[in-house]
Amino acid sequence: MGGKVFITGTAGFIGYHLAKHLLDEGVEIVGYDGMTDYYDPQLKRRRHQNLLQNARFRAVEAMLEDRAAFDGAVDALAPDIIVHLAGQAGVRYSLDEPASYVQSNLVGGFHVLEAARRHGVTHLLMASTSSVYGANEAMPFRETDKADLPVSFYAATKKASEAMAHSYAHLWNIPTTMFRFFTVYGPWGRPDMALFKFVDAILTGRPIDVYNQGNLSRDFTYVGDLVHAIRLLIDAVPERPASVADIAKGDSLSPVAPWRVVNIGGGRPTKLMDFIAAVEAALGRPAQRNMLPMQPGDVVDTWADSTLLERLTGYVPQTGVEQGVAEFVAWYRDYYCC
Ligand SMILES: O=C(O)[C@H]1O[C@H](OP(=O)(O)OP(=O)(O)OC[C@H]2O[C@@H](n3ccc(=O)[nH]c3=O)[C@H](O)[C@@H]2O)[C@H](O)[C@@H](O)[C@H]1O
Repeated sequence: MGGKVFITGTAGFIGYHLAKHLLDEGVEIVGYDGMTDYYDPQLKRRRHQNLLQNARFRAVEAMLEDRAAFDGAVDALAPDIIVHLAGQAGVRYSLDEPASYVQSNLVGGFHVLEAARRHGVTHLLMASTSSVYGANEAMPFRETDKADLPVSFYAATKKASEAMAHSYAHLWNIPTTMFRFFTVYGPWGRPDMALFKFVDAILTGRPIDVYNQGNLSRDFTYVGDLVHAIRLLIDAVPERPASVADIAKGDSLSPVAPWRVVNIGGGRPTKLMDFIAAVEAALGRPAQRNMLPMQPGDVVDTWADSTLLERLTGYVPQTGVEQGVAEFVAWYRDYYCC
């Protein structure tokens, strides 16, 4: 892969794995990350330290909403490609700290769009989320479905980012791909997410919290599969169609912009109780369950239609939860020595 790549969120879970993958391919990367204390910053520092072992990686640690710092970092590289993965994540935290989502996802996202415009990048790729499907009930979720009913503020800011990016793609002809990620998990995963919380609780003899009495399902996506899909999508640059008739059925490509949104899911939904069983199997220990009601902001089920991803890249994610959870547990035991 040629060109200079600027990635935001390289000290975060997904950005770290993507940067590692591209560095192994020989790509030069500038990684930008705010190192916020939303979860243990030590884990973020360790991710950056690992990336810095590679001489082709350079790190800039500053907030997205710090316009001067952000512009300085991007302009110093003058990137060909921007992959924007930084932001305030987490569904349930957005009920407590909505302002953080405005700053990172809306103000920060705007700064990314401005940078993409200024540098006339050949491809802008940005993270969105399965949460934008909100209260939709038709399964699996298709990119061409209407997704106008967010049930968390987190999802609302991500949907807004998709719309903001569309306007920039239309006005300034910026080829843009928005990823809708589905509950990504794996080694170096986020401490605020279910898998990390479950493993931590079981190993320290605490009960796990099980929301909605366990009646939930997710299209859990293994991070290795996700990174593989992102890598292939970097080469699938959207082109503004000459007419609506040029848009293939099921393609989310805009009729008026080089912009599309692509689901990246694991391939099949897994019931939360089956996911917990996979955690117990990988640890060789039973969990004590603290059964709780549905949490505000949560969606009940997610399931990605992966047809568009497969059409664009030829790739279908493969890793099942038994294998993926075992990979996480192996990393966790090694990292935390337990
Ligand atoms: O794809 C997304 O759109 C989102 O994925 C992720 O959200 P979620 O799907 O909620 O992931 P995650 O916390 O792993 O909970 C998994 C399941 O366990 C349940 N859950 C969770 C925690 C807990 O203590 N107990 C519990 O039952 C919980 O109710 C859920 O059913 C990202 O955080 C988010 O940034 C966003 O990208």
